[in-house]
Amino acid sequence: MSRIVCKFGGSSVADAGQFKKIKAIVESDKNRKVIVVSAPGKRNPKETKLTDLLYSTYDLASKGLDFSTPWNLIRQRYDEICKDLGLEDKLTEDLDSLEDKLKNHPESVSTDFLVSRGEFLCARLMAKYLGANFVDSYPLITFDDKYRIAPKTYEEIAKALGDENQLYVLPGFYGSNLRGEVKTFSRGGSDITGAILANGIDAAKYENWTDVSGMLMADPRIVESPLPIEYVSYREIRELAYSGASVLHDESIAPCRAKKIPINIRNTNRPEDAGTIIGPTPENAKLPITGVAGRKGFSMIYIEKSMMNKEVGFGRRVLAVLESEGLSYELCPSAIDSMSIVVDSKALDAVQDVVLEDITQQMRPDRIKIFPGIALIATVGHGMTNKIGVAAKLFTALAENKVNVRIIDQGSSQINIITGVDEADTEKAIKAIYAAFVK
Ligand SMILES: Nc1ncnc2c1ncn2[C@@H]1O[C@H](COP(=O)(O)OP(=O)(O)O)[C@@H](O)[C@H]1O
Ligand SMILES: N[C@@H](CC(=O)OP(=O)(O)O)C(=O)O
Repeated sequence: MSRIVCKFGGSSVADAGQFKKIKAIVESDKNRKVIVVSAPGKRNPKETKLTDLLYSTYDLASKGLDFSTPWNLIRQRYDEICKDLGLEDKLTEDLDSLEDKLKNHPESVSTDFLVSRGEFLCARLMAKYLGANFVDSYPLITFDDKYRIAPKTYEEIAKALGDENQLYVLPGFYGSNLRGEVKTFSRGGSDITGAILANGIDAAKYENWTDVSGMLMADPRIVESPLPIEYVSYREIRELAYSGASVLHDESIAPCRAKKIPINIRNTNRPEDAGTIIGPTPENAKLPITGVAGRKGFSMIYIEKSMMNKEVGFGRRVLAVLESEGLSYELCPSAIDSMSIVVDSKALDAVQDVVLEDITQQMRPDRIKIFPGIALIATVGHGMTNKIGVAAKLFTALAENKVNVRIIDQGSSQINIITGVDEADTEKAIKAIYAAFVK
């Protein structure tokens, strides 16, 4: 129960200098025994993440096009890391064989397999550099056909990482499906790998090392110098992470929460900073809001029908249409004669015509329309519970900044107010809400 799982994100493994910082961090606490790494990220804002280069390579190779531009950048990046650290590795052999397959048998390489090599190679180098055991995540983390983690995953992890005295390095971001193929998580998924490993070994703590000193009250790319968050609950962080606070993947909360494992977000470039602790619901919250985040890429299906509220099963039947097309929904605010369903725009695009036709035929609405280009802004905090005037303050701030509110949703838990706004107003809305609550 004393072991710590440390996940180092793309920014923390971007070059040899970052590898050295990781070594110092790992060696400074003997409990840091399980290390998860992402693929090298950007060294500067203009650079492309290695994972994105791998996606571009796949895209070109699968169409039989020349993929040398992104591929050579990938090779260069690994070569530089090896050279700068003086590491001997069979990296060139592996990359040559992959290149050969992409050129001559591209159909034998899946997207997920190719993209997973970013993490795989990085973890192998890191293991060598730290003098640790490399353990592949492929046989440990298994997804079922519904993209859920198969229960045997946790037993496999406990077995494979059973020796408490050993130092292990594993690649993040992927595992395998029931057919034995490599399967990746969604983007940013190395955070989830770390959380699953923490659960599997009953870790004392899950440290998530990145390039900011913890969670901030708003995205620092939108609000200038937002205040840091010292403590945030599992529930709050899940809402914030889901809504765009990209520092931690929202699916990485549940595995830690299930065993009450605290998550600590830390800065690889400033290891002396305490960062943010994520844990159970606090007794008292200092500020009414803990944070604000926003996410673009949603569409609203708006349905209007007179006397809708008297039609038993209306909502269920509409949602059944979405279910039959495999479309999940985010929010479903409704009134007596109308309902709106907010869905992911990309997921809707693929099935939009069928969904519109089926709802029209089955429900005979007076009006049905899709409004694309919606952003959801989440204002989150236990401090809002039972506090009078929070909503008034929030909507006044939006009105004063001329942000048109398209959707309002406050969950019964009262820890989250979601507003739907036009995508173009996302940054304005976040700045306005932050300024209203943090003086
Ligand atoms: N509320 C927030 N607090 C801190 N960082 C945030 C927040 N919202 C967005 N970010 C962004 O998340 C980035 C860290 O996440 P990410 O780029 O995935 O890091 P890593 O490469 O370490 O996985 C930060 O550099 C910051 O720009
Ligand atoms: N490399 C993957 C997985 C990941 O978690 O990366 P990062 O830790 O850099 O967010 C991605 O870019 O999605």
